[in-house]
Amino acid sequence: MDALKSMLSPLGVGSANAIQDTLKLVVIGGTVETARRASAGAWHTFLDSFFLTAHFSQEDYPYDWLMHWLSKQPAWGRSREFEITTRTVGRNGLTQSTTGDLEEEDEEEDEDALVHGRRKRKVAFMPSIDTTHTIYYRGHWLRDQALPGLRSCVVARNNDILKKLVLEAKREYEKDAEHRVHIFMADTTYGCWRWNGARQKRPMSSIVLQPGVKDMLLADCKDFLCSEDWYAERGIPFRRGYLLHGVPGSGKTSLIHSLAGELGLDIYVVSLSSKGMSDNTLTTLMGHVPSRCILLLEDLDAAFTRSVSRDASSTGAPTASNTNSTTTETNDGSTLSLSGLLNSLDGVAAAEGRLLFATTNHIERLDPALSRPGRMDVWVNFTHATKWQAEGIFKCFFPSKPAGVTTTSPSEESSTDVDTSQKNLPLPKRKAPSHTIPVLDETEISELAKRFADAIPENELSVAALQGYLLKNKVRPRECVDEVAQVIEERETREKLKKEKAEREAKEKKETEEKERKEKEEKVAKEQEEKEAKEKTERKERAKTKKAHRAEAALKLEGASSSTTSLTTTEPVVVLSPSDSSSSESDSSNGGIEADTEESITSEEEPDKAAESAGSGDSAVKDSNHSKEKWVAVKADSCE
Ligand SMILES: Nc1ncnc2c1ncn2[C@@H]1O[C@H](COP(=O)(O)OP(=O)(O)OP(=O)(O)O)[C@@H](O)[C@H]1O
Repeated sequence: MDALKSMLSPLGVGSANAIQDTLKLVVIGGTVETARRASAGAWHTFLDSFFLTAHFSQEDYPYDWLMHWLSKQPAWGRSREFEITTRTVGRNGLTQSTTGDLEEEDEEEDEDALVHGRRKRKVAFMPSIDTTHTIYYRGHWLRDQALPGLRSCVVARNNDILKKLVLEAKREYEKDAEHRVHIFMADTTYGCWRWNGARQKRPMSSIVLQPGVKDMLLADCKDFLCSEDWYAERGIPFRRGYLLHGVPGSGKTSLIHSLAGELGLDIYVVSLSSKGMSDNTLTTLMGHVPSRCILLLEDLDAAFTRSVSRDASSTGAPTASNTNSTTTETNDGSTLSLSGLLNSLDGVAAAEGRLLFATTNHIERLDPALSRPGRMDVWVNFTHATKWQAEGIFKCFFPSKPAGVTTTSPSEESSTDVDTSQKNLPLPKRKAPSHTIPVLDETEISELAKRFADAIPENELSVAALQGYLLKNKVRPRECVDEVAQVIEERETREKLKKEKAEREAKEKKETEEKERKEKEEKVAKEQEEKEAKEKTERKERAKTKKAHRAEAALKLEGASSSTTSLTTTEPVVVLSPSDSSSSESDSSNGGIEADTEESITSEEEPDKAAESAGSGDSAVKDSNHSKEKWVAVKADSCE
């Protein structure tokens, strides 16, 4: 200190004291901060020796279970920091109702009540992300923090309590999910699966197919799911594919939904024609499918079509561009190739244990490689409604009671016997609808169903169309049957008229086209004729002109010869022989002859020059000059 004082003495006593005080403060502050950090570290080490910390990733199932479990804990309801939402908790955040639900005291729970035609929404108080909640669980204090993900700390010596917590959360989650099918959609941007919601299970009895089809499919799926060892022993990849093909609205998608519910599996849906889908993305997605699930490829025939219309010609069928591994990028950035799809289905990276379901309306357009056994093991054809299906769907629609029981509505009925045709339907959780559906007895319903089926033409209407008709008449089963024949007749008449109109229009179009074609042909023929006539006239004109020129030339020649003869001899003038004439005539068409004649014959002294001016290629002129030479020679002879 003395040394410090002596060092600071030149600055003066006041300044030296101030610096001294500052330095003291720095030293004290540093010591306090170090002590604080050391004690905090020691405290954390102490706590860590008692606390267990578990991390739950948002991408994994335990996160869902824990979030679902936490959402039911009163502590979450007592949270002092909220997010107010109408959503509920699930894989992507919030999906279930919470203890903090905002409801009026006397308001009955009625999720599906409608207000002005819209579903009433429940407002939920959800603890916001990042807040920490302390929950007392089985004699232990739990501290949960919802991050992106979840972190749970519990005061415990070993992790038994955490195991119990996770198992309990799982049980509760599965109990809640019992009546629901979870749907996951492929996210092509990040190459991962996104939870898309949970749908109410659809009872198998609500799907009406030809006898035996549903049972066969259900038995096959069940058999597959419990034969993992069998597949492993034989070295067969543990995968099974089902191809559901046929007309639209025949129940393909509904059957898959129903099977998922029956087997307790989630559905993973891939839309192959979605934006950004590529071979790599699809392979990644297929690799991340859980082992027990239904993988659904909808509208397989549209896999390589980017158009909205499913009737577009481009399909999964082999084409020059998609059979090979080279891919073409389309406008929406999709670069999926057929070989990429095939690889993702059963390549080395493909997941095992999944049930692959593919649907298509155009099986004929599929590449044989896509639908071969091993990829698609079971094929089911879906046709238009048969009479049997019409009868079945009618029975599904209208509840019945055993003969002799006099209930009038489903609510009353539920207190008595359960209708056998509806025994698989989910128990009515909701309030009875405001409109009353008359409950007829079994015999009457069977009779009505039979009449209904009789009126329906076999294999002409889709089941969806029948369902649409029944929906319109859901409270009038008797009238619905009475009117069906008339409706069908009207429909047929409408269709007939439509067909006739289409035919008429097609015929008219054809006739117009034919007429136009004829007119065009006639016009072309006329033009041709006119052209030919014109050419003929021109030819004639030309011939005439040439003839005139030749005549003129002959005259001149004659004149010249007569004058020469008069000067020399009385010998007859050499006249162009018929052969000369004919040759010159035949040459007349040669052209270029007109120019020579005059000059060539005007001067005896310049026969060569005349021949030159007539053009070297003209033999006729040469002949004529030759005859002139002869003539000049004759003349000379005679002069001699
Ligand atoms: N066989 C069936 N049994 C019961 N309901 C059916 C049947 N077929 C169709 N439906 C009803 O028709 C509607 C359409 O059915 P769904 O979507 O399953 O048909 P789809 O064959 O998958 O049609 P698309 O090929 O156009 O996708 C659904 O509401 C469903 O209830």
